[in-house]
Amino acid sequence: MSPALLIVMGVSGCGKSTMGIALAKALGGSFQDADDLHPKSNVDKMSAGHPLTDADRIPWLTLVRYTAEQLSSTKTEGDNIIVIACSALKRSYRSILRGLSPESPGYLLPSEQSHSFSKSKSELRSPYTEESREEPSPSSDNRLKTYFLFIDGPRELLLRRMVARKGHFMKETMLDSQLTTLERPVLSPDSNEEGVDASLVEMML
Ligand SMILES: Nc1ncnc2c1ncn2[C@@H]1O[C@H](COP(=O)(O)OP(=O)(O)OP(=O)(O)O)[C@@H](O)[C@H]1O
Ligand SMILES: O=C(O)[C@H](O)[C@@H](O)[C@H](O)[C@H](O)CO
Repeated sequence: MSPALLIVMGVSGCGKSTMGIALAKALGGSFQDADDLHPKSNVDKMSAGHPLTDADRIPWLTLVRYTAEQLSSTKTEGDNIIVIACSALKRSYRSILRGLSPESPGYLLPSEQSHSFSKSKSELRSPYTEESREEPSPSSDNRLKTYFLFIDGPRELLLRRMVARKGHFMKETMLDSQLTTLERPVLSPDSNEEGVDASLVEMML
């Protein structure tokens, strides 16, 4: 069986790292925190209280996907899951994390980026239209199947957790920008939803 990638996503302080580590342990997979792949410039910017932009995040997200693919290529039999904790706040970011390139039909042009593309925006068939709100699947030739586990919750609870957490570069003053940037994934009718205030064990059920 080829490996799968599970990305635990959500805003800062929602519990991605805690959940990701626990899941990787329970499933016998490997864990990578996407925070550890940020360039120093991104960490410095967030530490100074400035939200990242698309231009800051896109090379980092590309590295996160690349790292997952590298990890998957070194997987052995019976060791089939890679868990990554990554904010993955926008749909376009999740496309990159699924391994879709800007040339792919599934890629949504990020609103703020100034990258140049070989095709004009109108030539790209984005599935993220009013008619089609489901997120795209990676192309069938993409070996690393990618799934997202979204942890959501009320601002007050997230804020309390960020305030209680000591020694982290991300201060609670950044929470509102995270929530503003967040584009919640569109859930399919058979998805399970569990709140951020559920215990870790409940969330893993
Ligand atoms: N299910 C939970 N119940 C209670 N506390 C939790 C739970 N999950 C995480 N926490 C606590 O909330 C805080 C934030 O958790 P964590 O660092 O895992 O979040 P995160 O989403 O990875 O944050 P960041 O992206 O900012 O690094 C930590 O102090 C953690 O111990
Ligand atoms: O996309 C982002 O803005 C970042 O990934 C942030 O979410 C932080 O890295 C993370 O939450 C650490 O606190």
